[in-house]
Amino acid sequence: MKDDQLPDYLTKQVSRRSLLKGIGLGGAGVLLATSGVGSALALTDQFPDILGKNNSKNKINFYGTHQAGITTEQQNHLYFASLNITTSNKADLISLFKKWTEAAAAMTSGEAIGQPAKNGLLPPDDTGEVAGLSASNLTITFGVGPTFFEKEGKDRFGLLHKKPAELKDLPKFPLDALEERWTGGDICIQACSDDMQVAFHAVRNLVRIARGKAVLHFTQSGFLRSKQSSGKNETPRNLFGFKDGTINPNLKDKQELNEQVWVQRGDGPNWLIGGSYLVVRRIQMFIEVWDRTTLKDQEETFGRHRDSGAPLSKKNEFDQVDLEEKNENGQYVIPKTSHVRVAHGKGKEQILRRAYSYADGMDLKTGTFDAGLFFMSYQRKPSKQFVPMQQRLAQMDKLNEYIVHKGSAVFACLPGVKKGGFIGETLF
Ligand SMILES: C=CC1=C(C)c2cc3[nH]c(cc4nc(cc5[nH]c(cc1n2)c(C)c5CCC(=O)O)C(CCC(=O)O)=C4C)c(C)c3C=C
Ligand SMILES: [Fe+2]
Repeated sequence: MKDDQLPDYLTKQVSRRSLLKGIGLGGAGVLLATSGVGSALALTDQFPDILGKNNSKNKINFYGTHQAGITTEQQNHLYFASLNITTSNKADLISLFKKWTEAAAAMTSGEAIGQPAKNGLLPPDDTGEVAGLSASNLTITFGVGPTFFEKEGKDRFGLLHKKPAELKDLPKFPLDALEERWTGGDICIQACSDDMQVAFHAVRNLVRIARGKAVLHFTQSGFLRSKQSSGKNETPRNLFGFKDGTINPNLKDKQELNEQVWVQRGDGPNWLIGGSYLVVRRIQMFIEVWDRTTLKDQEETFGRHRDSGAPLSKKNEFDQVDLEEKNENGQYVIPKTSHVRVAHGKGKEQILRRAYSYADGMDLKTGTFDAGLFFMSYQRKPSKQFVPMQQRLAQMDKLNEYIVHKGSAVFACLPGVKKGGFIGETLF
């Protein structure tokens, strides 16, 4: 098919790529003819997004000291994949990580992967469903799980001596009901974007590139309120209707992030400096039960007011939580078993929460929604941050009446990459 026979949205995409790379002027010709504009410069003024003039709009740089997608302001959508490696060859893995780097850098810049599709006898390099869409703040974050290094007692790629002590399965917590199909994985890919099609496209294409080297173990899509519908960029609400994410490290405070999120020199092997540990928990929420619960019980479960998000007895979301305050009966205003009190503990641990809601049809066993929270948190040392917190929550959180943990995984998210380098190069 020639460019001028292609549907409009595809011609524009071909034109964008052609103009940028200075080849295949046929597509650009179509635009020139239809727009009546005499030069490519004038064209970029008229179609800035399509032709790539707005270089930084909706684009988050893939390259940097740290991977994007960790301290990046949360996008509307998540598409997450846990993969298992099928090759036993280290060189295959290195080649895969190099190809992934190139593809991820292209996709996060809003570009198609590989070469424009010209040969009708070959499948195109890019699957094509985001042609004409912006990068939509896409971030792609890669991590490796404990089984990346060792499986069934075997040092898979001669890298076992580099496995960090912190990279291990989480202990079994009381009330855990983990299912193998939502648990573990050798590699993770977290794609976040303000457009679900863009997030899915990213993972789909990375998995396609991995053919023969890695396969999907599980995937999870997730969502938050969209910025279009909330406008004010308020804290998103979870499926229980509560603002979720109020107390979190300040994403602009470098020192706090170094203390809580980024792996530092001396924490473990040097290859992970500037990376972070991701803890994933797939938590089903019994929304039908919750919806039959009184507002008072709901608020006492979290220790916060539902509508304002304020701590109980306070007015505003960001008012100071007073854990010592008692009511006229001498009981704590923020109940002893409330989620925020138990999560806070003595205030020793902090984590960077980056969770998304999920809604995956129905639970066939119970006929209820399979919906909940795909909990993700980033931290410098899971054993000193997530683990003690979850140990407390699993023992006494009132929220446990309404949730169950069905999946769990831990990944070491790799340090950032410089242009010309590739993800995981410090490890290999
Ligand atoms: C182990 C860590 C945590 C898990 C697992 C977890 C699950 C979970 N949380 C909510 C909803 C809310 N959590 C809130 C606060 C909060 N949660 C954690 C940790 C875990 N939550 C922390 C550290 C905090 C902050 C505590 C503090 O110091 O105040 C809140 C209140 C608002 C907020 O701060 O975000 C809500 C709401 C659900 C629904 C859930 C599992 C499904
Ligand atoms: Fe929580």
